[in-house]
Amino acid sequence: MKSEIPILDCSKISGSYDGVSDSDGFEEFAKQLGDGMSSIGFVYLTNHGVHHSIIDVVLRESRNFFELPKDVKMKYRKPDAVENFNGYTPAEDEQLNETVGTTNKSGHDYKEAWDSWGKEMLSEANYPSEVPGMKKSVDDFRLSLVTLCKKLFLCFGHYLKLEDPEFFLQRHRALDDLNIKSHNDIRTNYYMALNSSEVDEITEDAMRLNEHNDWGTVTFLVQDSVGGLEAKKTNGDWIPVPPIENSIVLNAGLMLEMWSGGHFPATGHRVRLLKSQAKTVRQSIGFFVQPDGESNCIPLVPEKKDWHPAYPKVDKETHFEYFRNRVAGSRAY
Ligand SMILES: O=C(O)CCC(=O)C(=O)O
Ligand SMILES: [Fe+2]
Repeated sequence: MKSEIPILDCSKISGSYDGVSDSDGFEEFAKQLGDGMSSIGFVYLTNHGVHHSIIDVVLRESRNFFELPKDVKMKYRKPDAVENFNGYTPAEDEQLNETVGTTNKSGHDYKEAWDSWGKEMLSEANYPSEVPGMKKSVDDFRLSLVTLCKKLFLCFGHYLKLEDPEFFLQRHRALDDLNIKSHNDIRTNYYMALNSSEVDEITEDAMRLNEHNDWGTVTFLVQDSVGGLEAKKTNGDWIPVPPIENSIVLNAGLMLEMWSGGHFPATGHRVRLLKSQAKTVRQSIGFFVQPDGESNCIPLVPEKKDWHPAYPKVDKETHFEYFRNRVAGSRAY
């Protein structure tokens, strides 16, 4: 399906990490990436270096978890989502409808999730013993994105003409060392299939996941072939973000919007629940790249004219405190 979201070929920056900023490919790619992030806040990445088998396996392993009996999954329910983000979120625990409330009748999202979070994701003990391959699949997925993520961060620094083009690298040291405190999160989403009588009741505005912004710096998102993801343009129109084979979606989070003074918007997005798709399970996986702990929430460049930040500017609050308040606000209980 054709999409108005730019498709970027990462092979242009596939050279070695050191010195990549000198190559022609880098300059061209940085411009395309920056323009894409400025206009919609979403781009597709192709030739991203994550082998399709890594994606297949992480989707399969997380599905193995979600298909376990409910009482088994509930053993892994997040104990306290504000202090510990690792583990299972049943559908009834979350409502990401912070911006506009197109709530389902039930008031929560039609999905379950598993989060592998911060340094917790390093320990086998924090994964379900019933799915022995899950930790490795999550590790492989994360590790295969780290180098690309760092190159993209260098591109952002160049595009925004930062005094220190490595600013983003320095605020994301946890990419290389998860022992550095951060909220980096790999979230696997499982949108359950509905039965026939539930499908009959679906209304036009039903959502699998309500409208929200992501909270970190960037999100790498892999979706299966079902579809339903949409992004909100600045004029308020919704555009589809259909699955494109072998691509990964990149979108800006609130922290990138803040640091870029509104030039890279944390575009609102949602997943629609269409009658035609509702009987099919949908899966997606996000790598939510978050700043290291004590980063401040202050723009680095002159703010974009008419910018209305979704993220309150707070020079005293660090991203950590902000994140904790946000998580607390998204809980359904
Ligand atoms: O499932 C999707 O395609 C989107 C998921 C998402 O936006 C999220 O988990 O924040
Ligand atoms: Fe999201």
